[in-house]
Amino acid sequence: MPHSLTPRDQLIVALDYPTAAAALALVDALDGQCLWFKVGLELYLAAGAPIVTTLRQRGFNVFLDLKLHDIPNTVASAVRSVSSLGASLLTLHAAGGPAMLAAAAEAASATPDAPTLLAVTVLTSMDNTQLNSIGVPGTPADQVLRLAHMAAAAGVPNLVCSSEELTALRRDLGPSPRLVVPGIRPTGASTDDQQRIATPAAAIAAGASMLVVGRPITKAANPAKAAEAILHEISGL
Ligand SMILES: O=C(O)c1cc(=O)[nH]c(=O)n1[C@@H]1O[C@H](COP(=O)(O)O)[C@@H](O)[C@H]1O
Repeated sequence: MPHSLTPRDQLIVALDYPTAAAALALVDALDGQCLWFKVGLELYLAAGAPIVTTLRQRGFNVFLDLKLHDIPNTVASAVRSVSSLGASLLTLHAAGGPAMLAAAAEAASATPDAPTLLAVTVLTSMDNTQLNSIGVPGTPADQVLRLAHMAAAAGVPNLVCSSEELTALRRDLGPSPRLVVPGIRPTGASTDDQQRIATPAAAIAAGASMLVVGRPITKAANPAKAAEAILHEISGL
């Protein structure tokens, strides 16, 4: 339920760094303010499983963002392989289709300590033109809604989406799915490569369960202050 979480439960900091040392330096700089960290492809490919176990040993929650997308057997096996690491959340691409999602969900439910699966809908870096150019007609919102219903029917109700789709997703799916939202930019922050963006407050007000924030914190002159400002912005919403 989105509104039963405290701001510190809602902010996930993306550790997009090339080494474990750089990632852990940012973790230290945040000085315990943030409880959740995302390990994505850059860091996982460089530092491997030990970065996940190190973060867990330090008491943090880990979102392992591997965006799995392969044949059902391979994805189900990958879910089993990472389950012992102690991550709480794991991504896979909804575009892998119902058979892939169902195989992953089945593997997760049969594996002790498996993470909660999140189906990535349409990447927040994609706009209408980019989506159409891969052969998908309509708007990102149309496609997010289509994938969300398909993923829920396949047993993966929790999603990664942009803020722009939250109202429609909550209308269709109700309050229970965990909706994790990247593309977060505080007012005045650089957009970078993101296309479908929102401020922290707007995303939470529209129904986000959790926010994923990378560069607005990691590239800030003072990351701890940047994180504190985001926590302040979403507190009391
Ligand atoms: O799955 C994700 O976390 C993800 C999905 C998506 O649609 N868009 C997206 O930006 N992300 C991730 O969220 C983070 C956003 O980083 P910043 O743009 O630096 O805030 C990156 O680590 C992305 O890999």
